[in-house]
Amino acid sequence: MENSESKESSQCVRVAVNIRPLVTSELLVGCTDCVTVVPGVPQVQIGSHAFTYDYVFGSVGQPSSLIFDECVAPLVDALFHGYNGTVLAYGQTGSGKTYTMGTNYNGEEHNGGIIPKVMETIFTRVEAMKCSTEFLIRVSFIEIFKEEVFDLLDPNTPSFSKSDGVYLAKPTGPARAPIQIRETVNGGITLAGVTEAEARTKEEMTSFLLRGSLSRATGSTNMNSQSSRSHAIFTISMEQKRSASCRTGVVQDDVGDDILCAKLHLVDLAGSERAKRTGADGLRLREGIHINKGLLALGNVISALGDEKKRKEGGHVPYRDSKLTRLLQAWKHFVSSHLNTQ
Ligand SMILES: Nc1ncnc2c1ncn2[C@@H]1O[C@H](COP(=O)(O)OP(=O)(O)OP(=O)(O)O)[C@@H](O)[C@H]1O
Repeated sequence: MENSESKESSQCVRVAVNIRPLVTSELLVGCTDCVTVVPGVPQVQIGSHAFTYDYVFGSVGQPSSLIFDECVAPLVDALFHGYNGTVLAYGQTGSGKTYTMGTNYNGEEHNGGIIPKVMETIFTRVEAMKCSTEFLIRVSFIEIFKEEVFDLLDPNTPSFSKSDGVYLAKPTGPARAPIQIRETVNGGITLAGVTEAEARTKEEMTSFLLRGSLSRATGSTNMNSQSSRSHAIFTISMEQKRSASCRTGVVQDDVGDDILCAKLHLVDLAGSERAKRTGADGLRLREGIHINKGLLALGNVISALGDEKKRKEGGHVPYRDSKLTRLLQAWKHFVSSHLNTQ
């Protein structure tokens, strides 16, 4: 983000670590905390190794409830000013990525995850600006499962219905058709035929999150009974235009008379895993191999982008090594935030 002169907001990538409390199954087998937060600095210690981040939440760091305010609210604000942004949740399987992002939203319980808060914030602001600005807000929700991209909002996928307060199991219809990643003439990346659903209200957007969450591939491993087996990407696209009927006299400089477009990508990556610890075999093991491969490719791309010397020399960035990194290629100019959970 380069819209501010302050050093902090001019940083393109910021990294936060969120330490979740031990869950019941871990307490029952006698697990204890292994991460220590160093007081007064955003640093954690694991054994003799110290790791420094931009923020540390959870444990005795800042309360986890502040993640949205500190890390994501500035990106939502930037979206209204026409800046693209990305939040990536990365971490070992079972570390709390889905919980933190709110990708497992079930439409019922109160959910303090990042995505529900983003939706709330966007529509509160849209409501306040509606007399001066016209908005077109759309969402897409995809997953990358075993190196194939699937549309979680595909209208041809049977939707889940609720029976006696319980959501029915995932539909077992015909196999889903994967979406193709295409390169445009000017070198951009598009997803051919992906659903971009218009959301006029928070409730409409919530229904898309719910629909996609329920369609996402999950499975049970020794480390997480509800482990996400795919990388999920929820994208909010916003177009703004000054309303012709604006009578308030409030001028929003960023919008002018043109259409201002920006996107916010909210990514819940599948967790990295060790087959020995997850106890995975057969199908689960093959899923785990794909997950680790995609995450390795992501790490290699981030390292290549972070290497200033290589970047200046126009060095090779291995975007083509996985579907995840090919999509990242399309966002490379606007990766603004990177959330890491432990
Ligand atoms: N901050 C938290 N407070 C309390 N419980 C949490 C927190 N974060 C995660 N959990 C619990 O930890 C378990 C694992 O969380 P979650 O499924 O979000 O992990 P994950 O990193 O997405 O795993 P995977 O990569 O396998 O999908 C869940 O039971 C979840 O409810």
